[in-house]
Amino acid sequence: MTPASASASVALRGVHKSYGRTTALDGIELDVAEGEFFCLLGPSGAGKTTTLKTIAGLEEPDAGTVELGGREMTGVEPYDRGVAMCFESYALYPHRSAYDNLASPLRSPKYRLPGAEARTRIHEVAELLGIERLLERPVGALSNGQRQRVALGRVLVRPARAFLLDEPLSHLDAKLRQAMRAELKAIGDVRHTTTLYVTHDSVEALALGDRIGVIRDGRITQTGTREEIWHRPYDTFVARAFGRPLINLLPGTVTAEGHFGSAEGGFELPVDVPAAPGTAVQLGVRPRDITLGEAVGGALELTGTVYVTEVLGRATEVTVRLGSRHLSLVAPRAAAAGLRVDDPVRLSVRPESLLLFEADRPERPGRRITP
Ligand SMILES: Nc1ncnc2c1ncn2[C@@H]1O[C@H](COP(=O)(O)OP(=O)(O)OP(=O)(O)O)[C@@H](O)[C@H]1O
Repeated sequence: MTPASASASVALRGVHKSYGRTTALDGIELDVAEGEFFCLLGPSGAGKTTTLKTIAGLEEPDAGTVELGGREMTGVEPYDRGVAMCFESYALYPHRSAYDNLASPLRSPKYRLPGAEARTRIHEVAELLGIERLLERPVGALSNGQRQRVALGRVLVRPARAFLLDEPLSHLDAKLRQAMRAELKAIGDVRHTTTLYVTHDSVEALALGDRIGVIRDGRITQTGTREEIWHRPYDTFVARAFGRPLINLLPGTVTAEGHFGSAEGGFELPVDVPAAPGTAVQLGVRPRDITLGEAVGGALELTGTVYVTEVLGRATEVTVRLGSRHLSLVAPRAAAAGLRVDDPVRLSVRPESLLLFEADRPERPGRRITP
């Protein structure tokens, strides 16, 4: 497809938005570079949709500013902002055909295209989304997943300076979702249009985002590449947001030697914790960073007993009991094949894959304290 409109950077500065007593956005700071594919990840109610609506001009911030292409958007009507937004609730015309729904944005005075060009564009987008066969059907007669693709097509068909996509794949089955993910990524790469993509699915965010922003309670906790977010999570909330099985987080205290000690787990690890002895901390280690067997070549060793095993396709998740704590690891199926409940096991972990965090507080997840 041809890039029909110059792509624009998107910036939010200190954006606040409340609905009555609910704070939806609590000082959002965001910079999305021109042409970037940026994923905004967060749980339900975190403020993702409100962020997109504010950029589109469908919501007015109570404070703060939105910039598109370096220009402040206060007072600029949604129609004049040049962004295309796809809602989770589709906003389609149910009695009209899928083709008509795709064509309608190209009939508006601003985006009107000559007939032949419009037809080519619609067919290109329909092919990309795998809905060519459905073009003559009324949208009301399509499945949720098919409707969702039409809605996405309606956004992609028209030239835009930025695409704002709100969970555009949420109604598709797993296989189609995966295929569409690859297509979407290709669209971004080909067209180089700035894309802000909202999801609560961390796998999707890792697969798609050039960069990812993690949002919680109306604030962006961390922005970074997938490597930064994975290896250097800002806090335990970000650490928990990525990776299945979940990261292990073991509470403990800093020992007199400055190491990590877990009274409940009945072990100490000779890693230097940058906090005073006696401080409550948490040790984070991802299940795939722990291996079964004795530690060699500078790795650290833990011993425990098998609590439960669960086959995950080609791998097995093994939950190991350490004192009164549990630790989960993912091992190749063959390595875990002979394990029975209560078998003693040795675990090995490389010191560089350990993360240390402050203890969680009721209102604030513990921040990372390792560099
Ligand atoms: N029009 C509105 N009136 C009142 N409260 C609203 C309105 N829109 C959003 N909110 C509230 O603002 C907060 C943020 O909502 P938002 O829809 O942005 O979250 P989200 O991260 O997109 O969630 P989800 O993933 O469930 O769509 C929520 O507490 C929500 O209930």
